[in-house]
Amino acid sequence: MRLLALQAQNFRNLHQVSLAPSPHATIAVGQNGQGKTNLLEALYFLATLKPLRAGRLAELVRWGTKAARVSGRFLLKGAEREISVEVGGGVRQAFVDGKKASSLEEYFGGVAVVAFTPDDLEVVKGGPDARRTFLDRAVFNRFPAFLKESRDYARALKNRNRLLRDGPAADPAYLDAYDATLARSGARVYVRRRALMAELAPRAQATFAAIGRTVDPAVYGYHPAHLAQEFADVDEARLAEALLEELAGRRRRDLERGFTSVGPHVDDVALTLGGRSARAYASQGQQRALVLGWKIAEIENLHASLGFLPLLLLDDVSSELDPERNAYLMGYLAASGAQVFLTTTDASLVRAAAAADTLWMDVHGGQVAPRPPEPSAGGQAPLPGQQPPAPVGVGHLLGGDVAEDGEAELRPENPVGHGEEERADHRPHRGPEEEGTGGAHEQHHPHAQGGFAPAPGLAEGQSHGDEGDGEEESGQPER
Ligand SMILES: Nc1ncnc2c1ncn2[C@@H]1O[C@H](COP(=O)(O)OP(=O)(O)OP(=O)(O)O)[C@@H](O)[C@H]1O
Repeated sequence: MRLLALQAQNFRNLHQVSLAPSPHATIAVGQNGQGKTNLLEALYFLATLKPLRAGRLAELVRWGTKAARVSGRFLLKGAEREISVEVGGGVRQAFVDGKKASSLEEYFGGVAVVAFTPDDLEVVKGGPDARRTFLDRAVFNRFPAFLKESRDYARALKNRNRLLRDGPAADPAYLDAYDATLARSGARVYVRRRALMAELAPRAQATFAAIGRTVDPAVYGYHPAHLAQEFADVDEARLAEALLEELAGRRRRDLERGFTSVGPHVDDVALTLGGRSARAYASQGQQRALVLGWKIAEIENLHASLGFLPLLLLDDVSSELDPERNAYLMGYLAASGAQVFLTTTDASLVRAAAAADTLWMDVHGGQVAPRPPEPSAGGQAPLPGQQPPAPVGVGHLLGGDVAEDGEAELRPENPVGHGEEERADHRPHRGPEEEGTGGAHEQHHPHAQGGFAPAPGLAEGQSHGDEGDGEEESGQPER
């Protein structure tokens, strides 16, 4: 998968942006508040139909205008296709090759993206809510059906809580029925999270060992809250029974309080260092290393399961990491061959991820313009256990084709071939049957399995209430 071209119109403060990204690193440099994150958000929104930050779709539309539009031309399994999304009047509409998309499968068709933001770096010391969201984004990326499954759970939870608020007047027969639905859907959420953690935790722990600067091993764990340890490994049906029993046992208390006190919506990700709570005892640097380990593990895990690297979006993460860990991350990106978008206020922090084919851009006041490349990083010491960063070259000046309307079409001067094809030589090839032909990733994409009414077109917004405007119900994971 590779993004060949990106266009955004009236998206937040971006009036008109048109660029041809590098097959590898594309770097946006600018002062605070200029529109760098908006650029990444446009791309994230295009690739997921979910806002990266916004609570409401209307926030995405440039002030004083009626609609925002983002479109991208992708190379997917050897074929080019263009997807676009428009937001206006609180409604979003999705298009494939200029026509309204008839389904999510058709729209996504193999696009995968992983975003990494400074908010992620705060997740260890944040509350369980933030960690659940963080975990569930990774679960969605890995198991697309989770989008629908988690919404089923959120709906069941909302229904039960509504009934609980009736207190003693609540009909026990209805509560029995809601408990059964909640237990079933809760067990599904739990097993999805557990499966993701089983894949991801060993990778994250190994990465942390290389960057943690401590002999204490990190452990990334997940266990259903309020259930005995013995339920950690039982099958889904048994887990549903255990949840049902727990719900019954807590019913009186839940009725008094008016909310459900057990289930995946109260679970947490347990992060420990040397057996102690990372939240309570790890240094800030160690906490960030735990998150970095997770993110790299997530990318690697998707690579292994999809057969190709997802598109990576890193929003000014470098300024939040210490120099050595930043060097590790930049070295990883350069060596991975991934197509990555980076934003930064300080170009020197990310130059180790750059190469001759890097597209450098200046972002100022919502305008995006070509920027001379940074000189080669050189001499950045890798951490012990770190793979050496890929060789970095001196970038070339951009070719900035100024279109008739005065907007620059940005592209790297010497794009180097097609990232996917090149990378195929350097990594284990999974074979066409694993990479999928016309559907493997469609089945994989989080949005590919429900939640949207496809007709007319792929419109969504006010009419879909809880999920159309980017606001999520409590307990409902979001990407
Ligand atoms: N809907 C909108 N219409 C117009 N401008 C908007 C809209 N939403 C946000 N902005 C503006 O976008 C700017 C913020 O852009 P962005 O978040 O991309 O900054 P940034 O360059 O990433 O900065 P930082 O480095 O501080 O994160 C602010 O000036 C804000 O007022």
